[in-house]
Amino acid sequence: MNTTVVNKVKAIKTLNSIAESGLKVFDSHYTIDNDSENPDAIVVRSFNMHAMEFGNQLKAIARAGAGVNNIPVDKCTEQGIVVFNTPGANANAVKELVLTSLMAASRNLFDGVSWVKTLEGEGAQIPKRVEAGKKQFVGKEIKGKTLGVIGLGAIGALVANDAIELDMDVIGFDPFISVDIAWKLSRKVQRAMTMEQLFAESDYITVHVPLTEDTRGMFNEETFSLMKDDVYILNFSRGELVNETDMAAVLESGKVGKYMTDFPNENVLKMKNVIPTPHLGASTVESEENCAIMAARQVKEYLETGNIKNSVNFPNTAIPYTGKKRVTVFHKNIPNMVGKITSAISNYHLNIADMVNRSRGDLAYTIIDIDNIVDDEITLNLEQNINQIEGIVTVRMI
Ligand SMILES: NC(=O)c1ccc[n+]([C@@H]2O[C@H](COP(=O)([O-])OP(=O)(O)OC[C@H]3O[C@@H](n4cnc5c(N)ncnc54)[C@H](O)[C@@H]3O)[C@@H](O)[C@H]2O)c1
Ligand SMILES: O=C(O)CC[C@@H](O)C(=O)O
Repeated sequence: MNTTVVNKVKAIKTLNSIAESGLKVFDSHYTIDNDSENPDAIVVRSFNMHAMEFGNQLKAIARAGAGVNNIPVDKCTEQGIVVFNTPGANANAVKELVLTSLMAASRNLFDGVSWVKTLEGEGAQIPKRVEAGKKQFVGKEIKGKTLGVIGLGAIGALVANDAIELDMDVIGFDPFISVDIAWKLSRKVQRAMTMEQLFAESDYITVHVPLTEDTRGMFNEETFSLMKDDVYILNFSRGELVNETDMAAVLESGKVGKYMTDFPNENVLKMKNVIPTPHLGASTVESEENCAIMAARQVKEYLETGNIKNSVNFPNTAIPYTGKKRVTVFHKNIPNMVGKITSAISNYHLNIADMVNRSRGDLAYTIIDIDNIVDDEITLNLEQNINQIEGIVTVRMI
């Protein structure tokens, strides 16, 4: 059971380096306390939170980024902790790195640069050695080649559209594409009806899906066998999308020509023709600021008003905050919960000014604004009464 302490300074804990401009969103009503054992909210990037226990004051976790596989979302849902992410805030940064890698790999840029550096000390011989040696690094142009994009979300759609501008043929696969993205996608992007079709037609494949139990290991011996010989694969999503043993084998045989991954580990670094980057996709000044500001604003809004925007585990729910007493309740999505909550309120002869109820799966969230001045004693009693209703997960009085 969560008990609300009204008007205390709220503690925000960060688990990774978060851009200063984001932390500045938290004004004097907040303290950034990275040693806090029981913060009101956590802001995180890639820190693995699966082994963490959460204090009873924790109300929100904000992922300054897209992927939430480092957060135990189901456990948070059971405990009424809202998990936010920042959709699209780092998409441009990732898109630029994907296209940079695509072109650099096609032109053997990484190997060429490394080789030139070995010539240091050869003095006047260097230009001659360069001209003689460059034939090792002859590349291929991307113009007219087919790029397969798996996952047409914030990143995949940007990559697909810009690859069209680079004169590539683009084929996309996303059975869950959103209407918003479908409107933004170039008409020249062809739709693959199956992933098998995309595998069969692509010279380059880039993957932009979240890591879930459905997508884990989607690149494996069986799917590699459906691809063209010498296909280049770009993985700026998550390492676990790829079966590493199978990838090592197809790189060795030459079935896959190159593998660009943002997720190096010991196995990856042993692979032939791998181009590993140090999880750099979102590492630009602009992207880090976008993500941090968006994450911080969403947390602040939730802590101060109970309104939810961009949560991955609770429904988006918002009504304008008037500053009067607000009751927010997470509860089971079963009949008559709203009736029981509103009758607990009417027992105190309080009038309801506005309310909203949204559900997602087994849980629902209700915000109720009360049209009266409510003193601290009634606030605490009402909170306790609502908490005692069967099926309540958490209650906050704001
Ligand atoms: N390298 C980095 O630094 C970096 C940065 C940002 C995001 N990422 C990774 O990239 C992923 C995608 O980010 P985004 O912002 O584009 O997310 P997004 O949610 O906007 O897009 C994901 C898309 O994948 C689609 N999808 C889901 N399952 C699918 C499947 N089985 N087959 C085809 N499509 C499927 C969804 O419908 C959605 O359109 C993130 O989940 C994260 O893991 C990495
Ligand atoms: O925080 C980062 O640098 C990486 C973020 C990225 O993996 C994401 O999923 O948004």
